[in-house]
Amino acid sequence: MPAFLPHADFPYTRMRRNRRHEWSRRLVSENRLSVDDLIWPLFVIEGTNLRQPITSMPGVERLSIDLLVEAVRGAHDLGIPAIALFPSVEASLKTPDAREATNPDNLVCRAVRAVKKAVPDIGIVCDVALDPFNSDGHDGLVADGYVLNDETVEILVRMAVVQAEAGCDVVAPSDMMDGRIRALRAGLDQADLDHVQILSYAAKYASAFYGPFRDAVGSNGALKGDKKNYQMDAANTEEALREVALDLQEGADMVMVKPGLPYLDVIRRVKDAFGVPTFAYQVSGEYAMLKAAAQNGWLDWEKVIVESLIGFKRAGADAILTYTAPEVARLLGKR
Ligand SMILES: NCc1[nH]cc(CCC(=O)O)c1CC(=O)O
Ligand SMILES: [Mg+2]
Repeated sequence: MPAFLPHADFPYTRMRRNRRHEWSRRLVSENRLSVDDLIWPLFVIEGTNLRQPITSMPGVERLSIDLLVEAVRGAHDLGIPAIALFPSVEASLKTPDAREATNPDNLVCRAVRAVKKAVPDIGIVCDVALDPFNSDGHDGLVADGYVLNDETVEILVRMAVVQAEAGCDVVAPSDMMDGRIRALRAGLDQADLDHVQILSYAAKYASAFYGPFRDAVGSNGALKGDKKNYQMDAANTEEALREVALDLQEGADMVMVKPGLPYLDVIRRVKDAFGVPTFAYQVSGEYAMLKAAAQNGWLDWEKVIVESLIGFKRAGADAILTYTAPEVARLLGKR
């Protein structure tokens, strides 16, 4: 048989037949992106009626609590199930012991209370890590240039408890300290917060794709060195599976892989190995690169965001954190 034929059955089998009409393409479509898959990350600042653009994330703004509440109301109207909150705190509140992280009246706790009151039905996810409050810009306490594990975990537990008491539904530790899931579960349960879910950033890589986020929360200037002694090496996958296995044993309700696009293989392996709710984060740098190309007229924005998100679904993600959530929800509603 001639070598150029695609396969033995040609011309009886023609793959293009199913692709000829739109109705047929819809019938054979294997994956679906829905508004139910979306979590919208938001940046919150002090003040009233204040919005600040983030230079490296065109179209994304830091919002004061009053405007945040309005934005969340809009997201809820679009059917977005949950938001994730990240505070950008004033430099004067950042200390080496990150004590503001455990203040029950800190910016993020006040934001949680305001959102919960105005939009009670939307899920609220809070990041648990010290970087917004730490003058070193690291996710944990630093001593002699090293991020301390167990001392950091103790503070993270108190941080999660104040967030949960403020009304946060899901605590999402993004710090990569060892043993923090067990400690958080125990701490929440002891505080009568056993209903609060834990979304573990289980396989979080030391990534340069977080750059624009660090601008957004103002940790870039503060950050000394890199995060390689606690976040994962981009070269590793087996290690990601061990991280996920440990976090599940310790009591995680959902696990996350982060970043998303360069790590789709990790999402697939986690989903196949454990079959648990597996979330993915389309991080700030992924947003920025698509946006920059679109602004240059090099990519079609609406098409590339939907295509990049369906890639997450194909890889096995159950939900996706994306700065594009409201836009995508609107686009999906139109189709
Ligand atoms: N605990 C910090 C945190 N939580 C979420 C992100 C990144 C999110 C993004 O880039 O969109 C980071 C940055 C980091 O680890 O330096
Ligand atoms: Mg771990």
